Amino acid sequence: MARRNHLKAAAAAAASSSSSSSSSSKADRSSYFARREAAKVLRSVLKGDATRNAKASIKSLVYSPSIRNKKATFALLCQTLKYLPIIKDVLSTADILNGKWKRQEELMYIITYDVLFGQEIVLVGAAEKFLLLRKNALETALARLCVRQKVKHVEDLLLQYSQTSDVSRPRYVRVNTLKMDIDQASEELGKVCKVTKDDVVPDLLVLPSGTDLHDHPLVINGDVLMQGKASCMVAVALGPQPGWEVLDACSAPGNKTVHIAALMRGKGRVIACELNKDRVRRLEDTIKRSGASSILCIFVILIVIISSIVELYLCTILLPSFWYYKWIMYGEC
Ligand SMILES: C[S@@+](CC[C@H](N)C(=O)[O-])C[C@H]1O[C@@H](n2cnc3c(N)ncnc32)[C@H](O)[C@@H]1O
Repeated sequence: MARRNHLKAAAAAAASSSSSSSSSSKADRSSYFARREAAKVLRSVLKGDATRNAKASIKSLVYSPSIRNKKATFALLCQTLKYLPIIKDVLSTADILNGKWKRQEELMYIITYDVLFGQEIVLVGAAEKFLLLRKNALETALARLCVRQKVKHVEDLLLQYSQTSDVSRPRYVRVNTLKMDIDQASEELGKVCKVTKDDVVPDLLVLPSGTDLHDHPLVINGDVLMQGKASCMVAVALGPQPGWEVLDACSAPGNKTVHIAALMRGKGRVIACELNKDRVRRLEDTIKRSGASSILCIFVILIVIISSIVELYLCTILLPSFWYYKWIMYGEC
């Protein structure tokens, strides 16, 4: 959900400008500085990690007086940290960093995040120019990584990295209780590995570290989902009851959306919004495989707001009429 937060925060800084060109150059400048500020904090974070002597939390580093654009810097930093193992592998596979840029590796990590997963960046700054000119090499390296790890989507790659970064970490699968009960799933998966029930999330099964279930029929059919424990805790913490109406504002790929629908035992309604057209397809696929029939999937068309006056006008009068919505009905509804 926070993937484009830094863009929004940067754009917000420029929103008061009256002309669209000065607005965009202000946003570009704001993003430029946010990237440098995030790199500075990232350096302290990584140094603290390496020496196991962290001086301060990420939040207190970002909220120190020396950081001007705190919101954008924090969002960008969190996203870069999330993708960091992938970014490091991509940069090493692409082998594009020479001595000069290696010395600024934190900035390289931040810009690589933006180039591959974040906002469109313009040619501001020598480091941005250097990486943008090598965008193809970065994308090729990322595609190779996906092939090597036998995954199709970056989210799956992320999941794999998060599960393999610590060899002692178990793997998790959430049982889709709309299609299968927990004991049944446990018995079925018990044929390929040791399975225990999680003590916090009731529909979560814990598997040994390194278990690969990507091609398992239960995963392919949507009977179980490869979903991390932290992600599963969100819906459990919400505790939705059958008959509730729940709004999932940023849904794709939809793991939490279908988890909520399952906790509501398919009764009530989950309204799932997503603004990225390609990710809407992913969301629809997750919903279809889950067998949930009570999810309303809304594709929010992104409107580029040119000035604050137009923004106000669009938000209050036009925006609702730009929503394209459709019921996703699989099975009975
Ligand atoms: C981190 S993902 C959400 C993951 C999801 N909740 C899950 O558990 O599977 C964030 C998603 O929110 C979408 N998004 C960001 N801003 C949005 C907005 N204003 N309206 C709708 N969707 C948005 C992004 O396109 C992205 O697909």
